[in-house]
Amino acid sequence: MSQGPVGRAPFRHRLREAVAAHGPLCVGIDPHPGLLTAWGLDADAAGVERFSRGVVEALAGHVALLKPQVALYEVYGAAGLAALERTLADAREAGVLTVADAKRGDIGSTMAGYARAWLADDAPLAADALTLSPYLGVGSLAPALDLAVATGRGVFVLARTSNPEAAGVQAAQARVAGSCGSDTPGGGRRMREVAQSVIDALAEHNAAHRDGPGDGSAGAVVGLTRGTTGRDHGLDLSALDGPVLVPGLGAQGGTPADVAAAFGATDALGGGTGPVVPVSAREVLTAGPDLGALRAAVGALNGSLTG
Ligand SMILES: O=c1ccn([C@@H]2O[C@H](COP(=O)(O)O)[C@@H](O)[C@H]2O)c(=O)[nH]1
Repeated sequence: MSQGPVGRAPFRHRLREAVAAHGPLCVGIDPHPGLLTAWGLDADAAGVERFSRGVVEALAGHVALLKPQVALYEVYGAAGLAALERTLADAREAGVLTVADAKRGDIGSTMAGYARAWLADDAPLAADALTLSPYLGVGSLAPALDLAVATGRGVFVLARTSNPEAAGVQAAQARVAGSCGSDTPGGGRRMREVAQSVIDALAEHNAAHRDGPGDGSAGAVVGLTRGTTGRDHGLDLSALDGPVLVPGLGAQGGTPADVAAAFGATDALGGGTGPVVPVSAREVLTAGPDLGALRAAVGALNGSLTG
């Protein structure tokens, strides 16, 4: 595996290796109050910390990717963020990859702050990857995309989310410029779904960094459960050449069969796109608080995603 300038292989390469070792599942660390209670913990920052660090302890070496949901730590203010900081540090030390699900997106100058907060080597909250919202334009995310390239990290940009309300914006047809605002065939203005225009902009970014330290650093979020006509996401992902995060498994109704129907084999979308990493949080976390039981549930779910 090639090393980037910071002595770290590109995030997509590290994710591929982790998926090959443990299976494609990403476990969401979502410390909802009901789950904390079910685990015999108080719904406070201390409970969130015990829950989250327990998940890391149970699953490090058994899962490819962990995805803490930042909102559920922010609920408890500074103490919640301190719990998240320690959870990310545990994961780093245990060698399990993380994606901070913060869904950040702002004008470029502010975006630089968000990028440093989550993707800089010396950031207290540094994760291996970060989720981003492109509502201010994919181009506004450049500080995070650039820092991910520079530090061997990754981003997952919301393209087609799993919630039913998403279609109004994401499925709208728009004449959208490419990430460079050009009228060229690569980034040209043509009618396409907003979600597809996000994918196309990420593909452009990945093409510019192919085989370099930022190889495949721009990933997409393509949810599993949106729509009423089956699970087909309807997007052309073949040129993305980056990883795909697929939330919606379990509590939102998605099944391993839906993953297979929508994405085929989880690393076979053509053009190098992948790996495809389905996410389950609430459902799989109900297997705790027994850490062995949680590990077994994750193993079984990984088995049904690959079997
Ligand atoms: O389109 C999206 C983007 C992100 N999410 C997040 O994933 C988890 C899913 O949790 P479950 O308990 O498995 O439903 C959660 O943190 C969401 O904010 C998503 O669901 N859909």
